[in-house]
Amino acid sequence: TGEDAPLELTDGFHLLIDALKLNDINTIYNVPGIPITDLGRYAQAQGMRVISFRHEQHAGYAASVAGFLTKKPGVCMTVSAPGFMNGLTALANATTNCWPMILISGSSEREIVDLAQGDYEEMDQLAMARPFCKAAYRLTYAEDIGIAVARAIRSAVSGRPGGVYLDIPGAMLGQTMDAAKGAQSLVKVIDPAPRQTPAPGAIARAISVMKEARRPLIVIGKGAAYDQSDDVVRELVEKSGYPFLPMSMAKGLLPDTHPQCAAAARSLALKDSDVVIMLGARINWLLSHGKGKQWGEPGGKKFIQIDIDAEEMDSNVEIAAPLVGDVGSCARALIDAMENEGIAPPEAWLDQVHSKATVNMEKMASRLQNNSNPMDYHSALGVLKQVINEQPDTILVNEGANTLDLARSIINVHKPRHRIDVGTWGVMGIGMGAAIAASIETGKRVLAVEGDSAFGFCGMEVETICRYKLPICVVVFNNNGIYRGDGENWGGGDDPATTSFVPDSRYDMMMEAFGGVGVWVKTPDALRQAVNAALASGKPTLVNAAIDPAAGKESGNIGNLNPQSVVAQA
Ligand SMILES: Nc1ncnc2c1ncn2[C@@H]1O[C@H](COP(=O)(O)OP(=O)(O)O)[C@@H](O)[C@H]1O
Ligand SMILES: Cc1ncc(Cc2csc(CCOP(=O)(O)OP(=O)(O)O)c2C)c(N)n1
Ligand SMILES: [Mg+2]
Repeated sequence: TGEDAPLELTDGFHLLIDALKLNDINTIYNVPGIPITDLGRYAQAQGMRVISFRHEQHAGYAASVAGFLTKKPGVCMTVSAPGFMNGLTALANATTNCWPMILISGSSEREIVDLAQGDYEEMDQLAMARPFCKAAYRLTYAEDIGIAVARAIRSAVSGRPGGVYLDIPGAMLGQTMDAAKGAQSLVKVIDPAPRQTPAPGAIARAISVMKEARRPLIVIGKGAAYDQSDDVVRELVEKSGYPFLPMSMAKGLLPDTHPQCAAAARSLALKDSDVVIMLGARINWLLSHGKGKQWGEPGGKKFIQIDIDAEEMDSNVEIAAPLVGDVGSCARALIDAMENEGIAPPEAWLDQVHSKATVNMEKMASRLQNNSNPMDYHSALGVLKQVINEQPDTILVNEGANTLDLARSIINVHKPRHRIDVGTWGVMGIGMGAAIAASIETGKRVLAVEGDSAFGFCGMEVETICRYKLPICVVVFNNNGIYRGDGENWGGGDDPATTSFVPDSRYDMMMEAFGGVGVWVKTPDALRQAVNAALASGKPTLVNAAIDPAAGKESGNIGNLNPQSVVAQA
C-alpha cells in the first residue's frame, strides 16, 4: 500500500474470534448482553455457530459436554458478574468431570473494580473463578489475545482436562491495532494434549500384579471415554479376557451387551474380584471410595490405576501399580507386555460373572414387560431400552434420581460417548445443555430422559431447542415430584409436600408453546409411538410420560447418603 493508504485495523472483537477459529473452535455457547453482545454478532458474521441460551448455566453445561465429546475446549461466553456466576457452576462442574471448557466472560475495568467504585455488574471475576477451575487468565491488551487463547486452550486440554476462565474487560474488545500485526500475534496451539506414555517399570509392576490375579476386573471410566482410544480399550478388554464394569459415561466403549460386561453382576464383580484395573476412572463416592462391604474383605484387593493425573493415585485406597499416562498409551503398553508375559484369561471367573449377569438380566427383563397404567419406571424404561437398541446411534442424555439410576442400568448403550448424564457431582439440570451440545457437535438424534424435577432446572431451554430446530426428543418422567409424587407435608398444613409438584403438569405444552411437538402419554405403547415418531421426524419433541407417583425411592439408589435425625423420630 502507498504512503497515504489508510492503515488496515483490527480490534479485540475480531482478534478473539480469529484466535478461536485459528484453533479450530467454531462454536460458542452463550447468553448475549453487555459487553459481549456484539462479540456474538461478529462471531456469527465470521461463520462461527453462536448458540444463544436462556440461562448461562445451560450454555456452560453445553460447552462442557462439547469438550467431553470433541476433546477441544467447549466455549461458553457470558456477560459480567451475574452472567459469569451463572456460568461458573458449569465451569466448576466441567473441572470436576475433567472436561475441557473455557468460560469467557465480559468484565468491568480493573481500575473501577480494584477501587470498588460500583460499576455496572462489577465483580472481581478473575479472583472468584480461580478456586473453581484449572487456570484463570485476564486480558488487558488486544495484542495479547493470541497468546491468551493459546494458554487457555492448552490449560483446558493438557494433562487432566478441566475448566479454564478467560476474563475480557469490555474496553479491551474495542482496542484497535494494525491488522497485519494482529494476525501475527495469533497463536495456533501445537500439540496441546500430548500423549503421555507410562514408564516401562510401571508397566512391569502392573504385569506382576496381573500375574497374581485369579478374579480380575477392569473398571472403565469417563476418562477412557474422553480419551477416544476406543479400539485399544476394546483390545485390552478382549485380549485380557477380564470382565469389565463401565461407569455411566463409559458405557458403550464396549457395548453393554458384550459377553465380558459385568454391569448386571456389579455386586459380585466388586466384592469377589482380587485385582481391579481402574481405567480412566476415579475411586470416589461412586465406588464407595474403594471401601466397605461392597468391596468384600478389607485388604482383599490390589488396584492397578491408569490415569493421566499422577496425583489421583492413592486418593482413596493404596494403588499397588500406578500407571501414569493417557488411557490409549497405557492400554497399548499393557497389551504388548501381556502378550510377552503370556497373561492367561480368567475363564472360570469370567464364566461366573457372565452367568450371574445373565440371571440378573433375565430377572430384570420380566419387570420391563409390564403394560401398567400409569407406567412405572421399569415399564417406561423397557420401552426406551428397546428404542435405543433399535436406534443405537441416538445419543442418550439422562438425569433425575430414580429416572437416572434405573435408566443407567436398564438402557443399554452400544457406542462410545452416547450416554451423557449428571457426572461426578450428580448435578441436576445438565440435561438440556447436554442435549443441545450433543446435537450441535454430532448432528445425531438425541433422546433426553429427564426426571420432572431435573427437567425443571433447565426446562426453559426447550425454546432454544425449538429456535435452532434441533432433533431432540425430551422424555419427562412425570411422577409429580422429586423422587416420588406422593410426599406429605410433615407439618400437616395446607402447603404441598416439599418434594411435590403440581400433579399431572403439562410439560408437553411448554414445547408446543415454542412450536415443537408436545405429547402426553400414559402407557408404554403410547410412549413408544411418540418417541419413535420424534426420532423419525427429527422435530423438537417433548413427551410427558405419566409415571406412578408411588413408584420411586427417595434419592433413588443413593438414599443412604441422606443424614437422619434421631431426635425427630423420638
Ligand atoms: N485421556 C485420559 N487418559 C487417562 N486418564 C484420563 C484422561 N482424561 C481424563 N482422565 C482421568 O480419568 C479420570 C476420570 O474419572 P471419573 O471422572 O471419576 O470417571 P467415572 O466417573 O466415569 O468413574 C480422572 O481421574 C482423570 O484424571
Ligand atoms: C443442582 C442440584 N440441585 C439439587 C440436587 C438434589 C437432587 C438430586 S436428584 C433430584 C431430582 C430428583 O427428582 P426427579 O423428578 O428429577 O427424578 P425422580 O427420582 O424420577 O422423581 C434433586 C433435586 C442436585 N443433585 N443438583
Ligand atoms: Mg420426579
